[in-house]
Amino acid sequence: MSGGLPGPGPAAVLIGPPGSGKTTIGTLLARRWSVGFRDTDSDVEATAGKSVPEIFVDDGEPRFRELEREAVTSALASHPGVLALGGGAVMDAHTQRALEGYAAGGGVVVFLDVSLAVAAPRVGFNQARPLLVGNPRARWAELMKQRRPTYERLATVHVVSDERDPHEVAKNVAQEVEACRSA
Ligand SMILES: Nc1ncnc2c1ncn2[C@@H]1O[C@H](COP(=O)(O)OP(=O)(O)O)[C@@H](O)[C@H]1O
Ligand SMILES: O=C(O)C1=C[C@@H](OP(=O)(O)O)[C@@H](O)[C@H](O)C1
Ligand SMILES: [Mg+2]
Repeated sequence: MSGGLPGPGPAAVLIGPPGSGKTTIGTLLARRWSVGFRDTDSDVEATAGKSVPEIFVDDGEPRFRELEREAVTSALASHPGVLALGGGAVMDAHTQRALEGYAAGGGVVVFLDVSLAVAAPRVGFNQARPLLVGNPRARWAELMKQRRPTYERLATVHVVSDERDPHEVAKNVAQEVEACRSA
């Protein structure tokens, strides 16, 4: 792979709102670099033995955030490939410090940005994202308003995924990350 880190940390970490394509683009990026892919939502589901919506219903959002914080901490310390976070993970203070440390050590945090008009049909009305249930468009807009400053502050690079083929977005992210590495 070009652009890899010498240490044990991830080759790149993807942050951004639901529907920006963190899981999709992260998978393509990992394939492109021939490295592993991890997604904190999958790690949380594996630990809990149930889906994200089930955790929200059975155990509540605070428990989900606790499991998510542990998943982020563990992956930042040991996963050498591409790491996608859940959209709300960056709002945790411990996760913010961990991402700042990762970036200070040469890691690249990618903010995958997307507009409401493009994200809304992507996340749709499916039940997979419990925070968007009810009025997905309004909830998404509200969450993005709260979170955008944090996404921007933590990001090393910013890539817009609107109206673009996922392979094109993955190629663009790869180029941006590789440029950071060689800078
Ligand atoms: N660049 C893209 N163009 C079209 N559809 C996309 C793109 N990126 C993601 N999608 C689709 O949008 C949905 C949400 O993508 P996902 O990767 O789960 O986003 P996130 O992990 O950021 O919530 C999926 O159905 C995915 O196939
Ligand atoms: O925005 C959020 O708070 C969430 C985003 C989801 O991940 P994606 O951003 O991958 O959809 C998932 O972690 C959970 O439903 C909560
Ligand atoms: Mg995802």
